[in-house]
Amino acid sequence: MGDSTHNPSDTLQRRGLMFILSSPSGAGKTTLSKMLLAKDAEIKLSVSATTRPPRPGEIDGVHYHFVTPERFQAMIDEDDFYEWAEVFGHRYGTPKGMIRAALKEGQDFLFDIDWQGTQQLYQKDQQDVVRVFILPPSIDELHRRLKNRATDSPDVIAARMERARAEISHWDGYDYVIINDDVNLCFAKVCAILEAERMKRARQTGLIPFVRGLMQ
Ligand SMILES: Nc1nc2c(ncn2[C@@H]2O[C@H](COP(=O)(O)OP(=O)(O)O)[C@@H](O)[C@H]2O)c(=O)[nH]1
Ligand SMILES: Nc1ncnc2c1ncn2[C@@H]1O[C@H](COP(=O)(O)OP(=O)(O)O)[C@@H](O)[C@H]1O
Repeated sequence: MGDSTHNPSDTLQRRGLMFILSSPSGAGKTTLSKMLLAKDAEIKLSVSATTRPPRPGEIDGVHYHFVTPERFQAMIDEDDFYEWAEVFGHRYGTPKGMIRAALKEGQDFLFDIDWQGTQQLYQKDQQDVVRVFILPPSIDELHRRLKNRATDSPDVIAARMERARAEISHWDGYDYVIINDDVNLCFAKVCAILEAERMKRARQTGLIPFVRGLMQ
């Protein structure tokens, strides 16, 4: 009798997903990340540490942990990072502290990291990593978005544009590639991928006992 009322989520034993969104700067991954975190209470942001200075509106501990280069180096020396990389002349890294235990307990995490970090996480854990790459509809539109965002100086924008083609060349190392033209359409695709990947994993954990229960 007990098994006939069994809810698959009761026995969900899977580890958390590492859901990665990468893109060239300005293509929209921060926008999509915010939309996802607002909509889906089941996923948390992995807050990176960075030596880059905060942009207006960015809050320490929420968007990034803003640290000095010395502190970042100390974190490397203490083996505090899952992965780290140098991007646009600054260092960025995923601290282990917050996420390691939570992942084991099934908490899903969203990672806004570049292709180098993606490769490092994927090498460590192919089972739980889902890699999504966001493309802009065109290079001109990417430039427009960086200018309209108005968070970076012309020099910084120029450096990011110069790097854009190199960043895009890594698209093939991702499981899914989405063009962010209409943001709502793009977001719907991100959500669909996340849901499908969760279902795939639930099949291997909570669903099997549930189906067995139905067949008894
Ligand atoms: N490898 C790695 N890359 C990161 C991390 N945090 C952020 N990044 C990447 O660093 C790049 C620059 O990020 P940011 O300065 O916020 O600029 P944005 O891409 O214009 O939003 C982006 O490609 C981010 O995805 C991290 O912890 N590890
Ligand atoms: N689909 C879209 N259409 C038009 N503007 C967009 C779209 N997606 C994002 N933007 C805007 O483009 C700028 C860059 O987006 P952002 O999310 O900061 O990119 P990234 O985090 O990849 O650098 C922001 O001003 C954002 O509001």
